[in-house]
Amino acid sequence: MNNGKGRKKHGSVKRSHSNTKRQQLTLSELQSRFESQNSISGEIESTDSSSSSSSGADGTVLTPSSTSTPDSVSNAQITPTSTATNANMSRTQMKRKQSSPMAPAFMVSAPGKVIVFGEHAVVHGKAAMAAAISLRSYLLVTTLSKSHRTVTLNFRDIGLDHTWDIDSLPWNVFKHPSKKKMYYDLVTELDPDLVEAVQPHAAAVSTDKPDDIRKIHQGSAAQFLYLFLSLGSPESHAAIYTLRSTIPISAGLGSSASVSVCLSAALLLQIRTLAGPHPDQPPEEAEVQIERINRWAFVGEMCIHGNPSGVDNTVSAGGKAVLFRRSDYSKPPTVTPLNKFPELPLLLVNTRQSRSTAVEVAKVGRLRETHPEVTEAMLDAIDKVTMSASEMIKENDFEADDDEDLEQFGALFRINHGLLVSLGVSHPRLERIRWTKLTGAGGGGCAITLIKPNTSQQTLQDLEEKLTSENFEKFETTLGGDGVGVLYPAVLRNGVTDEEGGEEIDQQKFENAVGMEGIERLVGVHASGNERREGWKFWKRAGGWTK
Ligand SMILES: Nc1ncnc2c1ncn2[C@@H]1O[C@H](COP(=O)(O)OP(=O)(O)OP(=O)(O)O)[C@@H](O)[C@H]1O
Ligand SMILES: C[C@@](O)(CCO)CC(=O)[O-]
Repeated sequence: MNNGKGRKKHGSVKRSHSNTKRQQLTLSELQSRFESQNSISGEIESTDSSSSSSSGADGTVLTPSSTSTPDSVSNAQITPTSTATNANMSRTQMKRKQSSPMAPAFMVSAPGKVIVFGEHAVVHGKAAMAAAISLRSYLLVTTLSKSHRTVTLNFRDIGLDHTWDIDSLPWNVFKHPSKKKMYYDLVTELDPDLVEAVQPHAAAVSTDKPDDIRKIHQGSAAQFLYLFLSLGSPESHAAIYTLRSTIPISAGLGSSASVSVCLSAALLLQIRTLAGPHPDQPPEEAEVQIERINRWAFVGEMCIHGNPSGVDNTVSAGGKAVLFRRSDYSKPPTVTPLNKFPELPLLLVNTRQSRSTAVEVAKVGRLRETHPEVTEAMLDAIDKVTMSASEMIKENDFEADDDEDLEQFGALFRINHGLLVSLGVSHPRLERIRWTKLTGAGGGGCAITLIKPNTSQQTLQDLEEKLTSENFEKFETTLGGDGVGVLYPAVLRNGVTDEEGGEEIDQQKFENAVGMEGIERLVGVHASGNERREGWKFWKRAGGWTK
């Protein structure tokens, strides 16, 4: 299929911002909207290719929906983003004869994570302690009108932009009774036949790009298609999935898991299998929904990584901090929320040495094969470190600003890092920062450095200057944030009242937001500082709804 070249913008949606009714729609209404779309059999009329001056790049014509539909969403004019090369569509233009309401655009967001203790060991059944961070991915879902039969993956940060014709996808394989999975199933491994069915469609992506980039794009495409075909149906609506992220890619901060959580949540919302989040939601209901998102996010992670433990997607989906262990891959992991996770004075430093998690995980796998006993002993030692840290913070008198407590915690950092070095997943650049432990898969990526409470401002400043001069990148992030959240519809109120309406998230602005700050400013769940931006709602693990 085409790669969307020559197309300037994706479904640039410009609408009135004053319709309060639209903004007050609940998620269940969103889901009904999707359902009503599903049940409308839009009549499509073929027209001569020269018949309209408002044709899109692919020659398709999309007339605005009727204004008699329930809200202003129906007035949306969506510029076709993609150029379906479906023979029928490329030869003829499609014109909608009857209007059908389109679901409003919505957005989902999921955080990255920091593994405080236990990376790699967690892949082999040991415990890990991890916390969500304030860096996040944002996925904008724009539904196109019935006249479109395409689905577009627009991963702007990595330059991936591809459109598939929905009808050409291998639905017959995925929906075959022997293969079909339900949205609530526990899927713990990829089905090789399904992977094979997706392969030619993923292989059509970015064929003109250099090898390394093409590989990443095709991996993302395979991940998306596997989820889309598992959760969607041949009647799925044409849509554009546009992603931006503030999480550095391949740096150990769970960028891939947060993307996977976003895709899983968006697709489950579209098929009406999630109802929430809302302020009165019982924690048990939220828990079930988080788990549903998490399970499919794990499937997405398997597409990218091969052998993930599931800790990254678990933290990204549920947020806050957890102790995680997966002893048996055919069963769900044990996840213990760490409600008393301390506000550790951490510095998060990126070596800017990017690497692949899959490669680092495979390194440890090989070491375990060649030196099983020694490797197992090291993994066990990491498990003990994690459990000691967990015991420490569970104790009532642990103080994150107490010298002695931090000294002890810091010692555990040092031991854990030493063991990771022995496992062969460090990098010379990671060894240049003192009091530091690598976080995530290692091989470069990020490190966490514990700042001693009595550290002077001058020492901190000197450290920062040293880091900058050696081309390290320093992040400000808060540990223990929210998990997956939804902004429905994709309208930001920015302090204005319901009557005044809000500002629709403009697809182009979102695509073109510059850097982390630009994305945060435009759509970030925290508009400024720690203040939550209006509109974003989060599923909450047991522990209650926080404002
Ligand atoms: N902003 C993004 N846009 C699109 N795809 C992304 C983005 N961020 C991450 N990805 C996907 O995730 C992959 C990186 O995953 P990888 O596991 O190597 O790194 P990570 O998740 O950041 O690190 P770790 O697993 O150690 O926490 C990318 O190759 C891409 O497929
Ligand atoms: C290296 C690893 O332990 C953490 C990556 O963030 C891999 C995993 O748990 O899947």
